[in-house]
Amino acid sequence: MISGEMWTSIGSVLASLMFLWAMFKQYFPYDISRFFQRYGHKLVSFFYPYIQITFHEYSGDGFHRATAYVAIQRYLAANSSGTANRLKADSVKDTETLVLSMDDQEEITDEYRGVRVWWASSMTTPKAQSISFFPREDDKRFYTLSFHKKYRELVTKSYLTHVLAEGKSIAVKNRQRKLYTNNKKETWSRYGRTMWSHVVFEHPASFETLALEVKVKMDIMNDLITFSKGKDYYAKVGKAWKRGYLLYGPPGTGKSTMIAAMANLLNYDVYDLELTSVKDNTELRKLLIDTSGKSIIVIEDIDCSLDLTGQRKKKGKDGESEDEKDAVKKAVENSGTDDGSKVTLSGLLNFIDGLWSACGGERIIVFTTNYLEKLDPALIRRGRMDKHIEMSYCSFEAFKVLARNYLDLEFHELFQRIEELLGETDMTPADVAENLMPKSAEEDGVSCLNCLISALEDAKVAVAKAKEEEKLKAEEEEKRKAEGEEKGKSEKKEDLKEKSGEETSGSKDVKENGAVVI
Ligand SMILES: Nc1ncnc2c1ncn2[C@@H]1O[C@H](COP(=O)(O)OP(=O)(O)OP(=O)(O)O)[C@@H](O)[C@H]1O
Ligand SMILES: [Mg+2]
Repeated sequence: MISGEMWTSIGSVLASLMFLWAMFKQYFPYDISRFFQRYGHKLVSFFYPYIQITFHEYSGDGFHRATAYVAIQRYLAANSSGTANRLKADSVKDTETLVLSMDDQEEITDEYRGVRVWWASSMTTPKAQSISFFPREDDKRFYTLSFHKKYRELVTKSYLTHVLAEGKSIAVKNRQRKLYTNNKKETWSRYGRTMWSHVVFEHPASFETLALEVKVKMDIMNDLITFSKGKDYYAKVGKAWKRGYLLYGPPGTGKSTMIAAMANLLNYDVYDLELTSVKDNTELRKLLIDTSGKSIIVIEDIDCSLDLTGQRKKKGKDGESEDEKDAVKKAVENSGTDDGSKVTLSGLLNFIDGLWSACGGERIIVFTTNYLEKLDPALIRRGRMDKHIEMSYCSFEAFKVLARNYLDLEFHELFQRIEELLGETDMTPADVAENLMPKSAEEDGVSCLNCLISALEDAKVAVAKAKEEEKLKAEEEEKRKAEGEEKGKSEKKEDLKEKSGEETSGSKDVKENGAVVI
């Protein structure tokens, strides 16, 4: 049985003969050269039942690296480093990690659905190395894929799609993620600055370390993963590929941490949009267009960023409908007027679900707020903000996650007391985490748990005291009210008495008058 490698060698010999023939055929009479031309190819394909596809590094224009070549390179780097003998080490831009890939003139085999294929990386160097005023022609690299012709259909239709998709997803995984923040418009073109400045995004938060009920966590993770894989679904139902999340809850409950965990889970960039430094709706739209796909656009503390609610309420008071459409219409009209803060509710709504938001791949938009009730219903209705997530005070389940993270403790007898206390008082995960952090080298897990218990007890006492004070205040208020009412009643009585006195004298008059009249 002749192996694939041997077939490749036979093919290479025949291909070389064909090459020689192509060079010297002009020295032969026309009829002979036509004969060899015709039967030479047949002979090669008879002895060499393999097909070869070549992928060049540079596209036709010679300037751009071909996307297929780059994807194949990534795929082979991931699949070849274990099998190829000669490897090439490259450092990826912006990172310190080395990526190993097969070296030039190296060959590896790959298997797909039981079919074997061969990849070879080759390079042609320019023939003349003479000194010239013109730039020297660069080395040309290419990959050659060889496979048996009976698998033509499988390889061209399925295997190559698989290689390109894999290569792309490896690129996404390896890329350095960024955290962007918007610049003020005045600086956009100065010093070569763009609309967004970025730093490397390296937040360590993950869903594993996030203190949250497991059920809620799983639900959010499933939602995010379904979204990120939903390209075809969104196309099928005719919806723009984006999803809105509203995270609400008191300070220190992990809203920002959750955003970082989301970005880490999906491998997305984060655009932290500071609305107060955006001048108007047009600027807002420009910023949106300048974001890339696979990103999370975050507007933190949305209630503080804009007085969106105020605008609406004012209009409502003026007697206009508070209906969502009306609000949008009014805001559109307002957006033309020059009234200081010019990012309007309509601008923001358009930003979220306007046509532009669908440009360039999947996007997640996250709003955070401490006060859900302060937000305009138009802003948070389903479809715009698809998922509302309440980040609340630390539950016992959330505490267990923190104890595992901070103290490596799965269980301790003090947990029971902590469970009781957490049921009786509200403490944010940020405060619980702070108490679980050892303050000195001597402090161990148990002393941290005791520290948390005493903080919880203090909080319980403080809450009870506050409640007592509130109760006293309410009672005083009630008393004052009752006294006021009593006073009011007696004053009323006096008034009535006076009035009735006047009335009796009045009716007398009338009578008298009447009598006079009569
Ligand atoms: N649910 C949580 N899980 C793990 N750590 C948390 C959680 N909540 C808070 N923390 C810790 O507390 C710190 C503050 O949390 P974070 O900034 O996420 O709160 P926030 O809800 O965004 O607050 P704010 O409303 O003030 O912006 C974080 O650095 C994190 O270490
Ligand atoms: Mg925050």
